[in-house]
Amino acid sequence: MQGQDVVVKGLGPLQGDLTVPGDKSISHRAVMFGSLAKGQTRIKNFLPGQDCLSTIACFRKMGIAISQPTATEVIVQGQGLQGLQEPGDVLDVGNSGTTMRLMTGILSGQPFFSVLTGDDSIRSRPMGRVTEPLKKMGATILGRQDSKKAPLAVAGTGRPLQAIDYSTPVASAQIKSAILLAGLYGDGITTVREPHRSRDHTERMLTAFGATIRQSTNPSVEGFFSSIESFPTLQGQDIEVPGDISSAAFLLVAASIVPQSQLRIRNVGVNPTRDGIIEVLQAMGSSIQQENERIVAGEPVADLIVKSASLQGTTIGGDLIPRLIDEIPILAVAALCAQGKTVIRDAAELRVKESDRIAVLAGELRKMGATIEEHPDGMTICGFQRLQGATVESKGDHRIAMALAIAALVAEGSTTIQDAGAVDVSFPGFFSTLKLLQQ
Ligand SMILES: O=C(O)C1=C[C@@H](OP(=O)(O)O)[C@@H](O)[C@H](O)C1
Ligand SMILES: C=C(OP(=O)(O)O)C(=O)O
Repeated sequence: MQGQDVVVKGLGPLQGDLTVPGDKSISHRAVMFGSLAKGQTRIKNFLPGQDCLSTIACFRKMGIAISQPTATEVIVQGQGLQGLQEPGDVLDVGNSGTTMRLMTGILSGQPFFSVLTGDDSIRSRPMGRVTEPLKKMGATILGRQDSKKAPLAVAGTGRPLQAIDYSTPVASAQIKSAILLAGLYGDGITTVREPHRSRDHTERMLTAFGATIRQSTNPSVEGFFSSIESFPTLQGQDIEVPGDISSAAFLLVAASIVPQSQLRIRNVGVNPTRDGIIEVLQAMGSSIQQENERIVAGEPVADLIVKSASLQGTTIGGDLIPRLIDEIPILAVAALCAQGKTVIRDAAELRVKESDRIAVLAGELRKMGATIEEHPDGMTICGFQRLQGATVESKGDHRIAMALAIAALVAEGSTTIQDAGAVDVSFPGFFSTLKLLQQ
C-alpha cells in the first residue's frame, strides 16, 4: 500500500466495539528478547506492521528460526545470549527507529561484524545518542557523520563490554533500552539515568525473561534510573501483546470530536509510562472510561469507552511529554476542535521522528485551514477551527497520515492523503477500520 493516496471524508458518527492491533514497542521487544533467550517464545497478538516485520527479518538473518503461523502469532526459537550468528548481509530496519537503536545495543555485545541500515528517514535520524554511550562501553561502531547517522557498522569482539553509569540528556526508551541491552554483555551492573521516566517495556519484559533489573522507586530523591546485571540466563516466555494505546489514540480523538460517536476499544495497554493521552484528553473534557482493568504478561490492560464531548484547549509539557510523545500529532487534531488555545512545549524530539512532526503537522494542517504557530520545541494551536478538505501529504510518516485522516473526518468536503500507505508501519487496516466504524 506504500505510496498510495487515500480519500477521506466524514460519513457520520463513529460507533462500534473493536480491538486495535498489538503494541508496536512490545512486539519488537518480544521478538528481540525471545531471540536472546533459551528455548521457545510464543507471541500472541503480535503487531504485523512493517516495523515489527523488519525486526523479525533482522533476527532471521542472524540465524534465529522465527515462524509466523498466522499474521498475529509468532514463534521464536531462541538460542540464548550467545546464540546469534554473523549475518551474511546488511541488516535492514526499514523505517523503524526502535529496531535500529535497540539492535545497535545488542550487536555491540556480539563476537561478529554487522551493518545496520534503513530507509531515507532512518538514515537521517540521530544515532549518536546511542553510539556515543555504546562506544563508552567499549563498542567499536563506525558510521556516517562520525557514527551519528546510519548505516552503522558494528565490529563486535565478543569480549565483555564495560558496564557504565550513563546519564542521558533525553528521556528516551530507545536510548535506555540500547544501553541496557548492551549491559547484558557487560562486566558488571549497567545503569541508565534519564531526566523523566520513558516507557518501561524493556524493564518489565526482560525481568519476566529472567534478567535482574532495578528501577528507581523514589524518583524525587534518586532521579529516574534503571540498572541491569550482566549475563543473566534468559528463558523463553509466552507473551500476549496488549492493543497499542498509540493506535487507539487516533480513535479516542476521532470519537471525541465527531458528534454522537461512541466506541468501546477492548484490550488496550495502559502502562502508566504510556497513558498520557488519556490524562490529557480527559483534562480537555473528553469522556473516556476504563473498564475491565487487568494485568496481561506484566503490562496493565483495560477496555476504553469513549463518547463525543466538547473539548477545551490545554497546555502540554514537562514529564507528560515522554508519556505521550507519539500521540502529539493526533492531540494537535483534538486541539483544532477544542475551545481556546492549546500550547505544546518540551517536545523538540518530534523534530527527529519519522519526519519533523512539528513542521509537517503545521504545514499539512494549514493546507486544511488550521492556524498553528510553530515553536522549536512544540506548537500553539488555535481551537474551534473550521477545517476544509484539501490534498495533504503524509511525508511517509504513519502517524501524520492517521492524524490527517482524523482531521479529514471533521473537515468540509473530502481530503486526499498522499502516501497514506505509511499507516502499515504501525496500524495495518487503519482505513478499513475507520470506514467500518462510520457505517
Ligand atoms: O522504545 C520504543 O519502543 C519507542 C520509544 C519512543 O522513542 P524514543 O525513545 O526516541 O523517545 C517512541 O517514540 C517510539 O515510537 C517507540
Ligand atoms: C517514533 C516512532 O517509531 P520509531 O522511533 O520506532 O521509528 C513512532 O512509531 O511514532
